[in-house]
Amino acid sequence: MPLGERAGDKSESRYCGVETQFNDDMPHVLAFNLSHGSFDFVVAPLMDPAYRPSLMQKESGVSGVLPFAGSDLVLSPSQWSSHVVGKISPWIDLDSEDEILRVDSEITLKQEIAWASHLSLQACLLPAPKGNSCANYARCVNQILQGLNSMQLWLRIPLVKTDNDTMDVNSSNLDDSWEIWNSFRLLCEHHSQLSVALDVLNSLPSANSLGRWFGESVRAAIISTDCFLTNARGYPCLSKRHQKLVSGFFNHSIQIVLSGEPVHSLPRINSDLAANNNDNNVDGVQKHPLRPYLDYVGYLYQRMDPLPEQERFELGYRDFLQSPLQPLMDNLEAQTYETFEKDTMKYIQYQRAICKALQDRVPDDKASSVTTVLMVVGAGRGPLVRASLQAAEETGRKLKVYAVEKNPNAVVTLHSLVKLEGWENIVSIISSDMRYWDAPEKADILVSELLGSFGDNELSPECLDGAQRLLKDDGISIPSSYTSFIQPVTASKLYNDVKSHNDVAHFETAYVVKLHNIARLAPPQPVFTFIHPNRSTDKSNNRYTKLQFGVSSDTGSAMIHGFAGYFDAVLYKEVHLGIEPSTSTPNMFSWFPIFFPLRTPISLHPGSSLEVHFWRCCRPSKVWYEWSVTSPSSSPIHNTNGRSYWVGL
Ligand SMILES: C[S@@+](CC[C@H](N)C(=O)[O-])C[C@H]1O[C@@H](n2cnc3c(N)ncnc32)[C@H](O)[C@@H]1O
Repeated sequence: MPLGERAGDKSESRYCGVETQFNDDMPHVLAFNLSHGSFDFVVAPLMDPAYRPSLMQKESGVSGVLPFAGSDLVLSPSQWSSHVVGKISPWIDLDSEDEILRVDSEITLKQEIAWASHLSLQACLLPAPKGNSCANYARCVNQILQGLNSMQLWLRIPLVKTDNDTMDVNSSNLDDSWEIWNSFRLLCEHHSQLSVALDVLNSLPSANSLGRWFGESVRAAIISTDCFLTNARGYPCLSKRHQKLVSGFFNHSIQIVLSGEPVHSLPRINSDLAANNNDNNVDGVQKHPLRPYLDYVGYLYQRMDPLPEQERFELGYRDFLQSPLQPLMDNLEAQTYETFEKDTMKYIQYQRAICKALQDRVPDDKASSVTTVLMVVGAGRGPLVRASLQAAEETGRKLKVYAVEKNPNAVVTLHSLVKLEGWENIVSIISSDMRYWDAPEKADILVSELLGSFGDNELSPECLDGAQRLLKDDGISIPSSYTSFIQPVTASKLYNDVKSHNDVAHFETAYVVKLHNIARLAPPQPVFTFIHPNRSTDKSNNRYTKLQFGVSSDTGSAMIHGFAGYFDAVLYKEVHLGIEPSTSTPNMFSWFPIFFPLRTPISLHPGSSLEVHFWRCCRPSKVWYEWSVTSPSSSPIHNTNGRSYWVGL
């Protein structure tokens, strides 16, 4: 049974598992934890913990039947795959100095994974690496990964990061467990079936350091009963920081697993009985010893704010890579226009900007005598024409509008709109590319919306440069400028999706994507700015920018899989529009961010800085970006000559 509903939100559910002891009666394990305990799945050992291959051979002389938890027949295939995560024997230590232990570990790991694959389990939990060195463990797991069915391997990693200046005796010589994960996954070449199960302990690292994990492939968070505090009524509860972390897990679809013995003696829960798992029968009601902990986790889930409608609508787009539009080379389809047109906020901002421009252009005392010539260039199906007419009405200014559109299909809609609305005397429709139209007169105001997620990536600069001759010398362009931004991110899911294509071209392409499971490692920085009209003598739209990013010391080291890209546009004076996170226009959904991947992810240590280069390159037929990193290590230059990704003119 999922953790209930999130404040009336039926669109998502979350599941909660429980870590169990070895028990060769698997039907009982399921009945007890699922039916009576209301957990959704168990993380259960598959093999007797006393088993050691070396002892077996010594004892019997031959290797006999392995001490697995019952035959595959004891549960149905769907029970095995939906309700059991295999817990690999925690004693295994593939990097031990003791060769017998090392060999036993490798044999056992392979036997257990083979058995779990045979059962079609969805995942197995691998024990945490024992020390700071994990090369042999990683080698063995990597071998397994090469031939594995679709099963996920969750590497257990304790959530530990001590400040460098405080030596925590409890954490042995482990300063930052992220380093172990990083080392392990680098050795396994970022294999997409290798992910993390975080062991949440009662003390938590800093918020920045925790944030890194949301860009990693974390599938589960194991919360020990030791993490729980006791509320005034004697029930388990979590500290504010743990609560926030658990909400983060819910938001990032990380499954919760409860683990450990009950540490709260509640009226109806006797912990002695509870430890015995089998017969927790109090007052004739069989109650799972961890039920109060599960109830609390369910309460945290249900207490979360409901997802705003827009977020709910965008759920299916989360971390889904899309190719950016080519609105100049291709003609947009009706459904694309329809999506744009629903974005009320975008048109509200344009209308505000047009109102201000009209008022600046024509003083109140001339409002009834002066007619402003306004051109909407790239009018689509007319929403900016409507916004312009509404602005004229709102400010009492007289307007003459030219709606210029190069997509003949959208022009059909424009004609019927003008007729339907009775705008024939005010609006002229021009079916032409704005760069080549010979206008009968010049415009006071040129309104356009040719912006991509990265601002200039849909060739607004090239189109508006071509249309600038339509504007009077003192005319106004709305937008008057736009700036792109980038920010380094951990985005292991996106990286693996790009990698799955097995070619360089996909790593040299920018994608539009609703970023979700990512960690933003430093604040965004501006990349390229374009100003309209461009009155400078330098008309080139080629650009080059070098940026330096640092990661704060309390974050710890982090992996950079690529760059999130955004834009901010100044429509007119203080009216702006954009998706740069710190200034983004609320409730606007026309643009998801853009993502520029890196062919090889780069680890960044605190104190070192990341040096990034971005180029915008133009030829008569196409525009493209190239990008590279030169510090802390050099990447290749991505997308040389626009060989993999470009926007056609
Ligand atoms: C992003 S859409 C915006 C459409 C509309 N203004 C809106 O807000 O819904 C850009 C529009 O500009 C048109 N467009 C792009 N480049 C153009 C050009 N050079 N000349 C004329 N129209 C162009 C496209 O066909 C498309 O209809």
